Amino acid sequence: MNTSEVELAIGGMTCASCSARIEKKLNRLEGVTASVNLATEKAKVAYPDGIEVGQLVATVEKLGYSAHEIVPPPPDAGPGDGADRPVSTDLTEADRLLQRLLVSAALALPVVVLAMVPSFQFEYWQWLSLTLAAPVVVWGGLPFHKAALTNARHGAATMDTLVSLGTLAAFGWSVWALFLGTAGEPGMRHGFEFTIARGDSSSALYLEVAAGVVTFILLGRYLEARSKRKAGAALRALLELGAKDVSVLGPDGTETRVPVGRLAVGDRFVVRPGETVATDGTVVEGASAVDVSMLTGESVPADVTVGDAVTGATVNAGGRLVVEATRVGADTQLARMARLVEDAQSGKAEVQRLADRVAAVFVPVVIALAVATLGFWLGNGVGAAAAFTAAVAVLIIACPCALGLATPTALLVGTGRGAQLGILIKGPEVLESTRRVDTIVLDKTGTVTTGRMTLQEVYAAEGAEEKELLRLAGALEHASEHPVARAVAAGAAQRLGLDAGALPVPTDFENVPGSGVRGTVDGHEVLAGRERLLAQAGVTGLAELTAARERAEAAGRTAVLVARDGVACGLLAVADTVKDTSADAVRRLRELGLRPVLLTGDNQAVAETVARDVGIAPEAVYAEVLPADKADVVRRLQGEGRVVAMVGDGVNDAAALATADLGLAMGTGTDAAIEAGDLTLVRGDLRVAADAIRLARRTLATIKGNLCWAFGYNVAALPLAAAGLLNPMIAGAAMAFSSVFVVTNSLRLRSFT
Ligand SMILES: Nc1ncnc2c1ncn2[C@@H]1O[C@H](COP(=O)(O)OP(=O)(O)OP(=O)(O)O)[C@@H](O)[C@H]1O
Repeated sequence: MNTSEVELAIGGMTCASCSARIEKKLNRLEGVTASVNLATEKAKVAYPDGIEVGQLVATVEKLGYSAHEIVPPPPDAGPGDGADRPVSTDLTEADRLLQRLLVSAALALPVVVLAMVPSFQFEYWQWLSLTLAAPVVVWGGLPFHKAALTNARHGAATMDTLVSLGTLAAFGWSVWALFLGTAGEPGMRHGFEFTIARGDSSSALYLEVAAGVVTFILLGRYLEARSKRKAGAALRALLELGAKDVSVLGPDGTETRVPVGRLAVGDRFVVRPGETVATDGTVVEGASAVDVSMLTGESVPADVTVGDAVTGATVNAGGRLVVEATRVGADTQLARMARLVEDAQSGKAEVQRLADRVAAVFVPVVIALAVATLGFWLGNGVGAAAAFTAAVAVLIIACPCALGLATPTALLVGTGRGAQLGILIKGPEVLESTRRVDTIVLDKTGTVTTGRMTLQEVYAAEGAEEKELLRLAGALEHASEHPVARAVAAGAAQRLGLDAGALPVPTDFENVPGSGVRGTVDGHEVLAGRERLLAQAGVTGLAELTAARERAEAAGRTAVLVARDGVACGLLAVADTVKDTSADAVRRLRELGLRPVLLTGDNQAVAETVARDVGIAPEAVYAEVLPADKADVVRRLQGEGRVVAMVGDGVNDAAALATADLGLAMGTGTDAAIEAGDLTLVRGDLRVAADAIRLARRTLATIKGNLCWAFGYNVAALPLAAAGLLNPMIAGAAMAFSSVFVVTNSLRLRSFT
């Protein structure tokens, strides 16, 4: 059966029990799996053939919430288009809440003051209080009453039900006491107590409770809406980075300005100084420095020249460039990054699923508890007023909304902050793994070292000619993408005074992973690579190269041995440089309690030199490991009881990245690496690996802190309320504070450095 996926924007959710209810209803449809996120106000739904999106929308609407399909941007649209998506309408929601809040606060303040300070209570004060409190409870609390009513029609109860019930009960009681009891008599006095009032129930007034609770909860909702918007800001900012239009260069050299969405692969476009690069491409003309900080957090501009790749959304800081588009629309790196972040944000941690389930049964339980509280105190003869106060306090205090916000807000802020720093976290499950890892395997080439090798030395065997050696090896390696190969090809061409493209094109080319290359050049059968490769092919004269090879390796270089028609003819030594940030990175990883291990296909001598340079112990070096065996090394470490993280560039280590408990894919992200990795590090700086682990751990700690607070708070406050030790208005304030605390706590992740 085919399944499709759709994202719905959901409106009107107020707490975890709302999202849990929508999720439950959707999942009840045959073959549907849905996940509803309270913080992003989105539902991700997978549905089978035979079910229409309209049906999903109708299901949500029947529950009393709004829903509409989020249509992804068409594939030919530029990355900037994503910004139009209804990420959230919180601004207007926050504005509306603010209006209600300000009016309610202005009216409620005198009501609360009058109730609390008996000396202000003039002869008919209680009637003024009623006049002021009525609009607060009825109009200010309208969103709660409306939601409660919709819920009630479907036989459901949410946090709005609690607030609505609580405030209406307090208000209704007061009206009764004023009109039918003794509270309306002139000269009535009334004090304020933190705990339940014991006394004549027919004169008890709860106007300040009703108005105060509505105001506090509006305040909580308003702060929450505002912070949720802030939390999503990082992703929105990312999506808005893209250029809106672009100067396309026609074949006749004329420039036409078109919207980015019209750009196609192969188009050439001009990027002036200060302009944003429209899409991913290759520089075909000009040289400049490009500011990539918005994507990677790297502050030093990168120099680019003809042949270099540039990424859409980066800013040209120097001269004029002409770029040929290589990727457009949804394929660009920016679009991919945004997708990755969005997916991560809408995921749900295991622990949050539990919280959602608890929230769903919470409300009915609380209502039952409130009724039980009322019954208990009535039965104990403390008077109707006291019994009533305790029951109202129970209703108000028990909101599970902090619970529903605990994970999504932290995830939203954590992943958003990560994106700013060039750290892309795949999903909430990744956070769990970062906590447990104790070993970090570092791939050498491209991770610890720059991976940009250069040809250092050429040694021609007796009877062989250096020029011929360079020509054969250079031509053969030009066909390979391996960093060693590129160094050999570029170095050989340079020494021959040629353009690398002018070297002969080999035939029967074959790449032997982890060993070298073979093929036919100028009619000669040529082999280039490790000694093992040549030996296995039965090459003669290898012994003559041994001294040169040992010398090169002792100097920390990688030796590429070359054979022509079965006879060894020389050796080329290439060298890589250790990134200057690697040693610092290794120290930071150690500080996080991780044991660094170096893994490479290169020879032992080179590996040990690099290890020494960055501070890795020689016994933690695994050298001469074939690409296919890298995953085995990871498995072996896991077999020793270690929880392993692995950092690699995905070039020859994708399997190892996937095998590791935590895979960190480094570099601007080949698709293979992004697929295999749990964390993608956009910047080629190993220190970011340490930051990523720290950020992920911090995010997890924030989630746990939030959940702990939200649970602990309800668990501790409920008995207090039931025991009549909590004034309902204080309960309202505390409840609002609890949500605000959770959101603010999550927002602290924004300052992570
Ligand atoms: N195209 C090639 N030409 C020459 N030698 C090669 C080539 N490809 C691989 N080799 C040899 O095989 C060795 C192992 O290669 P491999 O790709 O497994 O790892 P590596 O380049 O050393 O990087 P890493 O540290 O990521 O393992 C290289 O060090 C080099 O000696």
